[in-house]
Parts: sequence; structure tokens; C-alpha cells
Amino acid sequence: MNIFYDENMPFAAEFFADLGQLTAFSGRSLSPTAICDADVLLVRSITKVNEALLKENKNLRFVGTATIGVDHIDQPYLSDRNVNFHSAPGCNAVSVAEYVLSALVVLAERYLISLSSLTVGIVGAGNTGSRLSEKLSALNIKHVLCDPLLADNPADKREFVPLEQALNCDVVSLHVPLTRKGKHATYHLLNAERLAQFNDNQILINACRGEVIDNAALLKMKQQGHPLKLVLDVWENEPNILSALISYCEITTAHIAGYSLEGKARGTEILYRALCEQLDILPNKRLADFLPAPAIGKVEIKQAFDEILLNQLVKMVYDVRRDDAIFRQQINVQGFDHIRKTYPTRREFSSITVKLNNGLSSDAPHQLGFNK
Ligand SMILES: NC(=O)C1=CN([C@@H]2O[C@H](COP(=O)(O)OP(=O)(O)OC[C@H]3O[C@@H](n4cnc5c(N)ncnc54)[C@H](O)[C@@H]3O)[C@@H](O)[C@H]2O)C=CC1
Ligand SMILES: O=C(O)C(=O)[C@H](O)COP(=O)(O)O
Repeated sequence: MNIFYDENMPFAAEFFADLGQLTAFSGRSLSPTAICDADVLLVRSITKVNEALLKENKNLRFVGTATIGVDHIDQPYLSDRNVNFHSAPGCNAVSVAEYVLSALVVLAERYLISLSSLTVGIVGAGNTGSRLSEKLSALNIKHVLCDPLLADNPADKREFVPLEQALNCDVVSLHVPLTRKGKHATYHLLNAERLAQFNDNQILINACRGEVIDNAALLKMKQQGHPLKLVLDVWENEPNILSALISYCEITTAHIAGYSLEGKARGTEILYRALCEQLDILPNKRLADFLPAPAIGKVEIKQAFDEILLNQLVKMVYDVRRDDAIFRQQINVQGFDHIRKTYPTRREFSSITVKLNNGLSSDAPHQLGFNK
């Protein structure tokens, strides 16, 4: 069995070696002839999987994307060809939530804002939005959820607000898939008209897909002097982004919100399990067998919690300013894809054990995701 996989899938060789002949590829430049004899194709978000890519291939049985987003996959085409398709729902949702939290901590310090004074509007309350909601709850940060599709689902008991209410919050964080059709399509969900409603003090965070915000309209608004504070991880038309926007961002990164080692590697593991199931093989490998020990393994807390201490904990694991600095320094030299390919290791809160030796029963660090 010929298994072709994106070179940016951590532990792919370790997971898949026993299942077939492995070939790694560079996701942006994959050609139809390169994969003409693939039985299994494992991609990430930068490879568009469609008729144009697969036209030379007659053998394909399985396509997997080690990502949450599926907007790069022509699923009806795969289904017409009877090729099984799997994505990796939720794989890097914690990573996205930790990115947003780090951005909030950094901005709160930069502008001397207390996080507990803010209300966050989470647009899209699936895996990434829900993980963010849990972490905000752990820090007692007020937030509302907007998700008209889940609001219509009687099984989901959470309270939802209309979009306009979420967009009015002090912080607006976007967590929707990119969709172009239907009543709830998200392409340019934030168009010029909605962007114009933002007030001077708001913070807008986009760590879902660039096309959810009309980037040209956003640039125009910033050029006209709107003080909206911007955190942009994703961009329209990656990797050829609207670079004039960069200098208007408070925090700006190269689509790496989901790039914790755990988040990326979980994507690989989910596809390994899905392929094993298709092949009727019992999976015998687990991600825990491959993850290295983190640089910092254990922390002991010896004083009572306050916002400063909790913010320190967040930044100790992941300070988004590192990725912001790399982006600003390298975007015009090495380019968008290079920054992503050479991403330095980042671990999730769960990689660190936090021991409480402060006489308090408060469990905030563990609710935030740190290991007990
Ligand atoms: N920056 C990054 O590195 C990453 C970006 N993503 C992006 O984030 C997106 C969301 O991820 P998940 O939360 O895991 O997906 P999910 O599928 O678990 O949740 C998305 C939620 O958005 C809701 N939704 C759809 N249209 C909506 C609309 N018009 N208004 C409000 N809510 C709407 C859906 O009902 C769903 O509950 C992914 O599709 C992907 O494109 C995901 C992971 C990493
Ligand atoms: O999971 C998703 O959806 C994402 O946006 C990924 O973090 C994107 O990473 P790449 O697949 O582009 O490496």
C-alpha cells in the first residue's frame, strides 16, 4: 500500500510505517503525477484535494486531512469516487484556545486592562469555541456564545446570543468554519458593513479562516484610523496575504494558532486510527508513546492566585509574542510558508504538572488545562 503524507505531519513515519510504503511530500507543491499511484493520501490544509489533483490517480482508497478545517477538500468529488475521507475534528482545538488566551493576556498587560472586566463574544461554539469558553470560565472571564446552528439543536443546552450581540462584546473571537453557501455561510461574515459597527475599544481576534473577514475592508478601516485592536492568525488568500494589514495588528501570526505539538500530532493519530479501522487492523500505537518530555515539566505554586499569577502561568507555556516577533521579522524575508514549516516547538498547558502548595482549594490552573 502506497501512503503519501505531508512532511508537516508530526510522527507520521512512526504511526504509519507498519501499514505501507511511505512517501513524504511538500503540501503546497504536490502534483497529480507525484501521487498517481497513491492508495492513501494524508494532507494538511495547504493541499487542495480535488479532481485537478487526483485526475492521474486510479488507486486511491483513503484521503485524510490532519486538520479540523475541511474547506480545502472537495468532499462530493471524493464521495463520487468512493474514496473514504476523514478529517481530525477537535485535534488542535486546545491549541487554538491557548493561542487566544495568550493573546488576551498579552493585550491586557499592554493596555492595563483587567481580564475580569471584559466580556468575550465567541462566534462559533464547536470544538475551538468550546475549549476557549472552558478556559475563560476557569479565569472567571465573562463570555457569550453565538452559534445559530447549535442554537437550533435541542440537545445543546447552552445559552446562545444573536451575532449582533456577540459582535458588540469587548472582545470578539471568531471560531467558525469557512463556508460559502447556505443561510449561515461564513465567507466575509465580517464584511465592511459589520466591521463599521465595531467601536473604538474593541478587540477582534481571528484564528479560524482568513476569508471570514473581508481583509480589504479591514485594511481600509484601519487606514482611516479606526482604533480597533486586531489579532490576526489567519489571512485571506494565504500564503499571499495582504501584508499592508500587518502593521495595523496588535498581534499577528502565520496561521499557527493550532500548531502546538500535541495539536498537530493528534491530527496524525486520528488519521492513523481511521485508516486502521478502514483496514480492519487493531491500532497498536498511541501519541503518548511519541511525545517528548516538555522543557518544563512541573511547577509548584506557593502563593494565592490572582490574575497576575494566572497570566504568568499562561505565558510560561505559551507567549504569543514569540510568534508575533518571528512573523514580523521573517514574513518579507522567508515568507509565510517557511515560518509555518520551521515553527518552534510549542506545548499545551496539559504538558505541565501544577502542584498547589498555597493552602487554597482553588483549582484554577487545573481548570485552565494544566495537569494535576
Ligand atoms: N488557526 C488555526 O490554526 C486553526 C483554525 N481552525 C479553523 O477553525 C474552524 C472552527 O474549528 P472548530 O471549532 O474545531 O470547528 P467545529 O466544527 O467544531 O465548530 C464550528 C462551529 O461553528 C458554527 N458555525 C457555523 N457557521 C456559523 C455562523 N455563521 N455563525 C456562528 N457559528 C457558526 C458551527 O455550528 C459549529 O458549531 C475550523 O473549521 C478551521 O477552519 C481550526 C483549527 C486551527
Ligand atoms: O486544523 C485546522 O483547521 C488548521 O487550520 C490547521 O492548524 C492548519 O495547519 P496546516 O494544515 O495548514 O498545517
